[in-house]
Order: sequence, then C-alpha cells, then structure tokens
Amino acid sequence: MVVLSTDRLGVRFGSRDVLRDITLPPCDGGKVVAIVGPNAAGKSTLFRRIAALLPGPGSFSIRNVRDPARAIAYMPQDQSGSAVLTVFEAVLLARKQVSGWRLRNGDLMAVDQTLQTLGIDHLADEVLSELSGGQRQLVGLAQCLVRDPQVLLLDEPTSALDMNRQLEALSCVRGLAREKDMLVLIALHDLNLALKFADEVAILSNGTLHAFGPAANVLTPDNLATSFRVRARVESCSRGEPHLIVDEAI
Ligand SMILES: Nc1ncnc2c1ncn2[C@@H]1O[C@H](COP(=O)(O)OP(=O)(O)OP(=O)(O)O)[C@@H](O)[C@H]1O
Repeated sequence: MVVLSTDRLGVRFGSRDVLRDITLPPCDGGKVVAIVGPNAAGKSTLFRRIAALLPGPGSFSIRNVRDPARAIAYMPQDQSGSAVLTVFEAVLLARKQVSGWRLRNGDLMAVDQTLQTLGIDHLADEVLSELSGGQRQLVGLAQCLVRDPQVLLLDEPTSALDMNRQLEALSCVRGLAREKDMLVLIALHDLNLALKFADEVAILSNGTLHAFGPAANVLTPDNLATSFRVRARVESCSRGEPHLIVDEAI
C-alpha cells in the first residue's frame, strides 16, 4: 500500500517562509485526508510542494510506488483553460501524458468509465471553453482520476459544485480511495464536508501544521478559534452525525 511521509517540508518565496516544518504522520493509501485552514495558510503551496512543482527545505517520500510517472495526480484550484478540446479529448490527453502516446483500447474505455463515474459522460463532445465553472471542475477531477494515481492531490475540487454534485463527487473520490488503496489529500473550505468525508484532518495555519488527527479530535472549538478566528462547535444532529455550527467571527 502506498504511504506518503513528509519531513519538515517547507517552501520559501523570496525571503518569506510560506510553509514551514510540515511533518505529517505517515498517510496510508485508502484514506482521505482533508487539508483545511484559512486563506493563505499554505494549502495550495503544500500541494504544489508534494507534486514537486516547488522546491524547498525538508523532504517527502512515497513508499510502494508502482510507476513513478503516474504515482501522483494533482488538481489545482484554478481550472480555467482555453484549450480548444472536447471533454473526451481533454481527459484522454491527461491519461496519455502519463501512459505514453500510443493509443490503446484500454485508454478509451478508461476515459468513458471515468466520465460515467463522475456523471459527465453527456458532456463528452462539448468543448472545454464552453463549459460552466462546475462542469469544468468535474472535468479537472476526471483528468486526475483517469490517470489512476496512487496519491491524489485535490485543491478545493468542489468549490464550484452544487450541493448534490459536491456529495456525489466526494462520495466517488472516497469510494475510489477505498477500492484502489489510493491516498487522497483534499483541500476543503467547507469543514462539514471534511467532517463527512475525511478520515483525518490537518489544519494548516500561517504555513505551519496546527493540528492533525481524526476530524472529531481536530475540529474543536479551540482549534477553530485559533486557526479560523470563529466561535464554532460540533454538535450531533438528529441523525446522530457530527455537524459544525459556526456562531460568529471573532
Ligand atoms: N508564487 C508566489 N510567490 C509569492 N508568494 C506566494 C506565491 N504563491 C503563494 N504565495 C503566498 O503563499 C501564501 C500561501 O498561499 P496558498 O495559495 O498556499 O494559500 P491557501 O491556504 O491555499 O489559500 P486559499 O485558501 O486562499 O486558497 C500566501 O501568503 C500567498 O500570498
């Protein structure tokens, strides 16, 4: 099973340490880890560091990798793009970028299946530039999933989705994580989605790791006050599920 470890990971822009000493406990395949934190806490920077798009101090390792070229898939926050490609072509291109340029039947089937899994197969022949923001976001997710990665880095993948599609997309990602032993790191601003879908939660604050652990242990009133500057509480709803209620900004 894939295992991601980080050791005092950091990123420096100019003279500024934007990310410092991020040492996460080893994260195993099959799990969903939510990375949460206020604006500018360093969530996207952490993802770009793990995706090897940024240099910096510290190190990370991924154990039990099948194929280094396709071990990690990273979905950035910004899904804007002006490529004149259909949805099918864009997802196929994403797959071919990591699996060699010779087209195989399995590639076409994988694209079809990914679009179906995310409920966007009806968009296959649409041109990317004519999609809505939410549709574009689902295509971005499809471009990651079709690569069959062992570690999936999703930077706010549901921010443009309606409530139904948020739940559908996150259920799908969690199901694939379990089925394929894939590790998913997912930046989320909606902490109720983190409570619902994440096995563990990491709170980043000012570029450092403020807390890590099961959601119930980490999303405490104290941590939420210190990191997010809100007065909030987790209550059990009428279905017995934990629900975060934010009372006020402080
Ligand atoms: N290329 C860059 N050059 C200089 N500073 C940068 C660069 N990219 C990001 N930063 C800074 O790094 C800090 C962390 O940014 P980052 O995008 O990682 O935050 P975030 O937690 O993802 O925020 P948000 O929730 O708003 O998306 C910010 O202060 C930002 O200004």
